[in-house]
Amino acid sequence: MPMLSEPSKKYRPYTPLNLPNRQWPSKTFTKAPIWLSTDLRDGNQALVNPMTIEQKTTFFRELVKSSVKQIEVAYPSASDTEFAFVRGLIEKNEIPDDVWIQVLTPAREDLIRRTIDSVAGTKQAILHMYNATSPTFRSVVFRNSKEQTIDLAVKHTKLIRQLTEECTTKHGTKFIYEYSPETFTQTEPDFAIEICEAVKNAWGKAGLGDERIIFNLPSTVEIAPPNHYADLIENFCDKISEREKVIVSLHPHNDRGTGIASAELGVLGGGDRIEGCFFGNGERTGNVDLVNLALNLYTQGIPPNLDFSDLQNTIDIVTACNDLPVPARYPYAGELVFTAFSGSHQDAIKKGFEAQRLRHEECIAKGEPQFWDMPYLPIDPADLGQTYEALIRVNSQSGKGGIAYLLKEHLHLDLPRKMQVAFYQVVQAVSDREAREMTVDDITSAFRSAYHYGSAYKGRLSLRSFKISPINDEKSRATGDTESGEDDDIRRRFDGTVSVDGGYRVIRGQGNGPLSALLDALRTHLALDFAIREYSEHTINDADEGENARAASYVEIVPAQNRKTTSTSQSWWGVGVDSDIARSGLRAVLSAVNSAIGDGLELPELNISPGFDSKSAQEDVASVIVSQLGLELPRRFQTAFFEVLQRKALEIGNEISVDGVTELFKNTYNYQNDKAPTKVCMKSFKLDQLDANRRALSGSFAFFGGAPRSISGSGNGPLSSLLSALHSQIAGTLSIRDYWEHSIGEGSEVRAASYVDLMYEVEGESSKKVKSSAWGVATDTDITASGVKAVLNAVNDLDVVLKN
Ligand SMILES: CC(=O)SCCNC(=O)CCNC(=O)[C@H](O)C(C)(C)COP(=O)(O)OP(=O)(O)OC[C@H]1O[C@@H](n2cnc3c(N)ncnc32)[C@H](O)[C@@H]1OP(=O)(O)O
Ligand SMILES: CC(C)C(=O)C(=O)O
Repeated sequence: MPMLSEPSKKYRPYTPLNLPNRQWPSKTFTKAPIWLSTDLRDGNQALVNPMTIEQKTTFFRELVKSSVKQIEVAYPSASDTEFAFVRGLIEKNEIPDDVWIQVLTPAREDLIRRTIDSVAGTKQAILHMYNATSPTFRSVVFRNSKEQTIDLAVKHTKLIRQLTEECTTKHGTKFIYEYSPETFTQTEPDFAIEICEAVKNAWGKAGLGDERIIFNLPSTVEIAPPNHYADLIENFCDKISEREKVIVSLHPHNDRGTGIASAELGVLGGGDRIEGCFFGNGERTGNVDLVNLALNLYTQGIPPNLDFSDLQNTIDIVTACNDLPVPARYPYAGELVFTAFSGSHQDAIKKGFEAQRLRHEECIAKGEPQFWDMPYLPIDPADLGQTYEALIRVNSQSGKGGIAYLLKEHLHLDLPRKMQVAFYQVVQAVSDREAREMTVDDITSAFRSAYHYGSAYKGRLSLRSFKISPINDEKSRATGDTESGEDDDIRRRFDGTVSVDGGYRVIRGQGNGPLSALLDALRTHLALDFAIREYSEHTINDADEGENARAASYVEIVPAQNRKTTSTSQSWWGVGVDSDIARSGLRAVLSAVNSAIGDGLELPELNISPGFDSKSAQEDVASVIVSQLGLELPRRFQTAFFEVLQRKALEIGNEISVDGVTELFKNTYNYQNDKAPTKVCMKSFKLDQLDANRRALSGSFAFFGGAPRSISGSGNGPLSSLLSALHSQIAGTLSIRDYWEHSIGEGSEVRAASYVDLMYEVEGESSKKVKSSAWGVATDTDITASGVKAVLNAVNDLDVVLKN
């Protein structure tokens, strides 16, 4: 049957109350009402499978934990289970002293007796009796006149008075009486008041405080807008006699979806108390939701006197007991209510958090309250025990702001605005293509792979080691003391080893700062010509990394010829993070360059013509050594070997092959050449710690092929101790001019490589001091051993003289 074109022929409107003086519209909320949970009665009676005693007990405990002080626990005369549940609560001392349990009974003697028996012995109970009072119920259900309806209520109220008094005498139980004119909102307002007056008279002992009688005025079926309920409540409150001896209770249902509004306007109309259920369970569309009402008050700054500090736990318990889901969009409690998918919402939330953090810092400084004022979020999820995890979720409706928020939360990276836009395109392409939500993992993985961020996402180029030095001042190592700003007057040199498509290359360049020096090196050695258009950085103080602050750098590069063009020309972004600001900037440049070159672009091979003094020759020779032997020679060692190589090229009058370069290096420095004749040969050594600053080295060493001798020496480190030991046998002075070390290989294969520039000073003929120096290099699984071996290799290259 279709919907009627003239519904007025089937449905009648509610009859408005003529209340020209109504006050409730100008009233405001000032305090929480008395709450009664009827989950275990009105909620339970509406379930497909009413709760078991265990479930009701669990639910009862959760209500107590949430600070509900009045709990309608059962309709005890309905079944043995209901009766047993009430007895169980009492006998197992489940009811805290400040909690009133409430039980419901119809106006029938046998059922009233059973109801009172159920609560006998408890400390305090609210005895709740009801009979329907509206015209339809009078005529259809009870076939009673108005007088008979009043008689029914009065007669059974008197019986309740008598039986509860007997119970008090016998068991000490204290009672409050509650009467409900069921179907109140469909009852003639004057008749509802008339029957309540009659009940109050029959009860005959309404007083103040705990002596007050409760008149519970239900919208058993919600049939009118909430303003009508407010009118009915205000009218009742105005007209009922001895108002001070009456608690006016509201019991809204939700048939029109306005149960919350009815309860709130009913309170403005004069209601003192609200009966409802957690998350709105109850007959048909449910009872009014107490959680929702309480949190509405909370967001007005009014203590609700209910505690939902762990709302998810409450949801879990309630849903496990009544087997009803809490819908995803449910106020405060739904899974999605603190989640923004759409771009403009996410953007506003991100900005809101940033602004609020600053505002709160100011308030703390001034000792003022830190008010919550966040776009789209009426309450702080943290107050309900929720994290901010779910606040922003990303799909094809999302924008850059939300994605940036997630990266900040999860990777601690605060991307510059233009990079947010760039990364947004990456995410948007995936979410459009896959037509699904992008999880945090999806987004962080997309970010890592787009910007080669993290060891598992290395690009074609990555930084191995580097040195930044001011030009003309070779000794100044910039690692850790160099600014990445490019506005420095001093020109800088970048000397470094980068991994290029898996092999190592030594590159060198210069510029106004570390980043432009690196770009120059890339241009010179790899024909990659880029310029920086935007650079920014911030520190990361994240708990993951303990106390160590790290720097995050962001770089936008453009093809060098586009350096001056507008932001619309093609550009690539990169990111780098490191505890060293210079290294984080350099990583960011390489990250951007990796994006720019992609997988396709072929990079120039290492092209060696060591015999010629081309601009790049020295770096190319160093590249051969690093790619063939894994040795990242320090800059001055590169120069020393380059000279050796040039001499050799002149000597043979030809270019030298890659293998030839490697062999020459090994022979020159006795590297990996155990059979080479040695002047000083180490058989064994051991290192001891003398005190906090001093070490002692002792060992067995052979000099010029002689028998091994035990020697020892001390110093502030292993190498100075070694030199001190050698000085016991060698005339003159050995001193270390330069030392450098790095690791080779990864995981269990890792070794240390050490480089030493050793100076030797000895008295020559006619007492003239003769100075010489040599480089030594060695590797070992033990870093100290590699240093010791490097020193001995250098010694073997020097014309050392033994003491007499
Ligand atoms: C709006 C509300 O939520 S009210 C609470 C409703 N909750 C429940 O009903 C749950 C528990 N109820 C029950 O277990 C049963 O209904 C019982 C045990 C109370 C009574 O069971 P039964 O005796 O089989 O009666 P039944 O369930 O058919 O109820 C209808 C009878 O109760 C009468 N009745 C209904 N409400 C009331 C009342 N408040 N006071 C007195 N009698 C009432 C009806 O007029 C009808 O009487 P009739 O049989 O003489 O025509
Ligand atoms: C018993 C009464 C209060 C009731 O549950 C209702 O009218 O909904």
